[in-house]
Amino acid sequence: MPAKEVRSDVLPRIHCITHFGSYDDEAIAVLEAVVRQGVDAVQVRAKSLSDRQIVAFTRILVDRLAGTSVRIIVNDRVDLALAAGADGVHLGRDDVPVAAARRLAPLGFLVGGTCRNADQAREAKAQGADYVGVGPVYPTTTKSGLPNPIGLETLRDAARVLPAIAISGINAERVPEVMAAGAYGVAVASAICRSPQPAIAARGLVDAIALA
Ligand SMILES: Cc1ncc(COP(=O)(O)OP(=O)(O)O)c(N)n1
Ligand SMILES: Cc1ncsc1CCOP(=O)(O)O
Ligand SMILES: [Mg+2]
Repeated sequence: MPAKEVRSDVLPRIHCITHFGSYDDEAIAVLEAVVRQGVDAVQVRAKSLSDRQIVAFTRILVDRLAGTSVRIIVNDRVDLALAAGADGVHLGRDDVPVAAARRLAPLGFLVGGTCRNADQAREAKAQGADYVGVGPVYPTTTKSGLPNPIGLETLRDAARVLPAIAISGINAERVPEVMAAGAYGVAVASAICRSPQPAIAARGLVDAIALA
């Protein structure tokens, strides 16, 4: 695996969260296509895969997207992210704390944390998070067991603390209102990965962010 040649120092705004039936060549091709449209982060979230499979899939992605400025972020597990040569980790409320991941991470490695409100964002900031994933902003069918949507005012409060990536139910039509509420960017699973035309969907999100 070659070292990644281009590593942007700009915090990514459009996180494509993987959401595929299988993590194979076709999934890699979809992610390459969406990155060509300007998606600047891919988060590997693959709950059905073993640790070994997550590392293998992520390594392929890192390799195939070397030479682009996209950041590859692994969901949940800083150890797997580091093992795969990823650029960052996104940590949930029950994962290793942000501060612990920060202690393991090399300089420039992105650490994000899930937050439901501004208090949690302040805690993430104190622990050294680069960004917070704030949601659920809208209902979603991608993940079950989430609390009720937090709404745009709670997003606004959290976004005052750290760059906020709005998540849950986000699509291009909703980008203007989440950005108007102070979001720094968006995290999107189904609107890209379950679209019949993922590259076109990605382009719509990129354009919406550029206009917001
Ligand atoms: C950018 C971003 N924000 C929030 C989440 C949700 O993460 P988490 O709470 O760990 O839940 P799972 O994704 O693990 O189900 C995210 N993945 N990305
Ligand atoms: C992982 C996660 N956490 C809250 S919503 C969500 C998935 C978002 O998926 P979608 O963009 O399809 O609503
Ligand atoms: Mg997680």
